[in-house]
Amino acid sequence: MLTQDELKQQAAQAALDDVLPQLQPDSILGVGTGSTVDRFIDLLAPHRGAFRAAVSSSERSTRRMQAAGIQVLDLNEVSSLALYVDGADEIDHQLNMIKGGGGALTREKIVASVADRFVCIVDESKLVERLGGFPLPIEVIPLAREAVAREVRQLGGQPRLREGFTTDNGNQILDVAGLRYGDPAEFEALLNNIPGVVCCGLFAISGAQVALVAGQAGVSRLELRD
Ligand SMILES: O=C(CO)[C@H](O)[C@H](O)COP(=O)(O)O
Repeated sequence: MLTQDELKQQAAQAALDDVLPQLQPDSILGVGTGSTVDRFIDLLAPHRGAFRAAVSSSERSTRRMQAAGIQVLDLNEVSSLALYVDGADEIDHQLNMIKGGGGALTREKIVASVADRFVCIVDESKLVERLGGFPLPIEVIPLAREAVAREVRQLGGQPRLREGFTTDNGNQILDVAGLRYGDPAEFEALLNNIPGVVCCGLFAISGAQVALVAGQAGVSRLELRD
């Protein structure tokens, strides 16, 4: 029986196998955040000569990539990204996701939105029939925290401040339990419209195109067809 850590390693290896043949010497790769992505960065590092640079979604991933000798560019220096690789806290079969367990959701969503293709890497515990078991992270401007919490309660959620945590953007996170999403893309847009919300961890409007799901029987590939 493989452990969750071993499954994360397998998902990371599958991402490398998927991405490497697509990289050119001038390619720039978007890189997410989290323990699964840490493994992907470690596997990617020996191949740093096969692509030009990466764009990072967090200070954490930037530090790890730079320590591994991968050049990291600011997103403002880049006009397009062919690929973005990141993990998720939950993913459904339509490749809608909940992200932000590591608190990097805003930069993740921005970098993902620039990329042509989002490759999501998860162990099988993250694959769900319906999103909502994992509390939804919402990044908020600190002075709007209580105002956003009131709005979220109106939507049926139970918000909880992530104590002692500040995002890379200097904001706070509300982790919201109890939400029912119905149409995830509609719900994402609804949350985005609450003043003071910087970003919510629902990735439906900017969901993944491919998911590599590592399980006891191997890695399965879920892909959206156009
Ligand atoms: O959204 C994220 C960080 O903001 C991560 O992708 C998510 O939390 C999954 O992390 P891990 O690979 O450590 O399970």
